[in-house]
Amino acid sequence: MEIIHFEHVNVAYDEQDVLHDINLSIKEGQHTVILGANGSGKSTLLKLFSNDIYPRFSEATTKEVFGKKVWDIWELKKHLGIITNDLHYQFSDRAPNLSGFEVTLSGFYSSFHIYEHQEFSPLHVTKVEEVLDFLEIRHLRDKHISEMSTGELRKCIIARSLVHEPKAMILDEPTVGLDIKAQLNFIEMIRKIATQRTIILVTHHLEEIFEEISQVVLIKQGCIVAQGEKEALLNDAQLSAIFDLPLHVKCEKGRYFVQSVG
Ligand SMILES: Nc1ncnc2c1ncn2[C@@H]1O[C@H](COP(=O)(O)OP(=O)(O)OP(=O)(O)O)[C@@H](O)[C@H]1O
Repeated sequence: MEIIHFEHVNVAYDEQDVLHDINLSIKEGQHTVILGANGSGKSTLLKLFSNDIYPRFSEATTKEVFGKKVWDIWELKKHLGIITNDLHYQFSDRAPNLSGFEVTLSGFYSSFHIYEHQEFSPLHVTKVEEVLDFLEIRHLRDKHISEMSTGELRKCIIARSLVHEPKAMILDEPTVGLDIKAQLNFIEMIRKIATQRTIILVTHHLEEIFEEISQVVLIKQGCIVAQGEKEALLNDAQLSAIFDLPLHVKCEKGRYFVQSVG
C-alpha cells in the first residue's frame, strides 16, 4: 500500500509556482526523509499530504494519499499524525496549565485545550495511559506544560498524535530547540514508534536521519531532484548540490553528519 502517490503535482501560492512537477511515492513501512534547504518547499509538500492545500488543476496530475484521491480532512488526520513546531507553540501559548495527560487526551478532538463540552470515555482514558507507558513518559502525566522542558512538551505532543493510532507519522523538523542529549533521546523515541508505523521526516538536519530511514527524497527550489536509497543519495555530491555548499559528509554507525564545509 502506498501512503503517498503523487504524479505531476504542481502547487502555486498567488500564481507563483512553488512546487514543480512533483512525482513521489512513499510506501507503508518505508521510513522516509524529505531533505532540503530553507525555502526549498518541504513544508508546502507536507501541507499537500494533509490536504491543507491542493495542487494546481491539471489532467496529468494524480494525488493519492493511502490510495484515495478524496478525503474527509478529519478522517485523514486520524491516519496521518502530523507533528509541526506550530503545535508546540499553540500548546505553550494557549494552554500552559494543561498536564501531559490532558495534552495527550486533547488528541481525540484535535483541540489545543480540554473543554467542558468534550466527552471522554474510559476507553479514551485507557488509551492515553497506554500511550504514555509506550513512550515511557508516565512521569509527565501530571506535569503542567508551564513546568515542562521543550523536549518534554514535544514528547507529549507525539503522545497526542498516537491516540488515533495513525498509520504514518510526519515529523517536521522535530528536534528544533532540543539540546544534544534531548535530541538523541527524542530520536530514540521516534525509532520506537517506527517499529509500529511509517515515519516521514521532513528536515534540513542530517543528524535527525535515524538508522531505520531507508528512503531519501531530496528537494531543491520546489523540485524533487532525487528519490532513492539512503546510501546512494546521502553523499558529498548530492548534499553539496542541495545545500549549495561544498559539504563533506560522514556516516558512522548508520548516522550521517557534516564533517566539514569547503
Ligand atoms: N503562504 C505562502 N504564500 C506565499 N508563498 C509562500 C507561502 N508559504 C511558503 N511560500 C513560499 O514557498 C516557498 C517554499 O516554502 P516552504 O515553507 O514550503 O519551504 P521549506 O523548505 O519548508 O522552508 P523552511 O525549511 O525554511 O521551513 C518559499 O519560497 C516560500 O517563500
